[in-house]
Amino acid sequence: MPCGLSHLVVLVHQIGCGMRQEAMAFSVDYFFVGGNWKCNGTRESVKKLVADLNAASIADDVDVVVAPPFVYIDQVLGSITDRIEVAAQNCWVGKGGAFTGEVSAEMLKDIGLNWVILGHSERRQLIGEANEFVGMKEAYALNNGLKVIGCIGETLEQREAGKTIEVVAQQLEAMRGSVNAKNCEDLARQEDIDGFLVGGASLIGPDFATIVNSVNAKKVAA
Ligand SMILES: O=C[C@H](O)COP(=O)(O)O
Repeated sequence: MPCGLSHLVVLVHQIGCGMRQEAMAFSVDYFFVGGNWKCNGTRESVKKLVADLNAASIADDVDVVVAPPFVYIDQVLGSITDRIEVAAQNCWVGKGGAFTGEVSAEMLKDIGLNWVILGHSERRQLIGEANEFVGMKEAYALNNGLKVIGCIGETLEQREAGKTIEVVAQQLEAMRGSVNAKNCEDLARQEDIDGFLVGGASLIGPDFATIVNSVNAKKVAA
């Protein structure tokens, strides 16, 4: 799905049916893999994961971004290879202030982050983030110098036309569930798949490296 903004990476996800996944869609010749660690990890497990990623061989022409939980971002920034960028999993909709528990875009920039994930399906479903709110977050983050990994679902038009299930089913059929080290090459070869936002498999260094390097399967197929 063309986004028209060089700093906005658009992901597609489905909400409903108890299932969700993100698949990246670009209009340009580009491959990107994001590792969303979600609410997982300890200092020790993060240390091991970063060591595994630092030791991994990563193909040249793929951008890699990992998103640790907030409390481990500084640890990751201080230890991960320059080859891999770091993202936050969320940020506040505007400037900081009396917003207990929130983290502002300015704070992310201040600690050296350039990326943030916004509108993830889990935040839409579990936290109740609405489209407009997510849109305001994205605009604020972009205006404050962050690159945004924006997650979106089916369109309002498709939903109003009663096509949500059809669209979700087609997307699931194309993706066959979460991306992992076993299915990543098949998925990467698909013409309309140009990258992944990886959840569970991003917590296993060698598996994440295999997914990152699935760009090679795409090049062979091209
Ligand atoms: O952020 C990643 C997506 O929610 C997919 O997660 P998963 O790969 O664990 O299914």
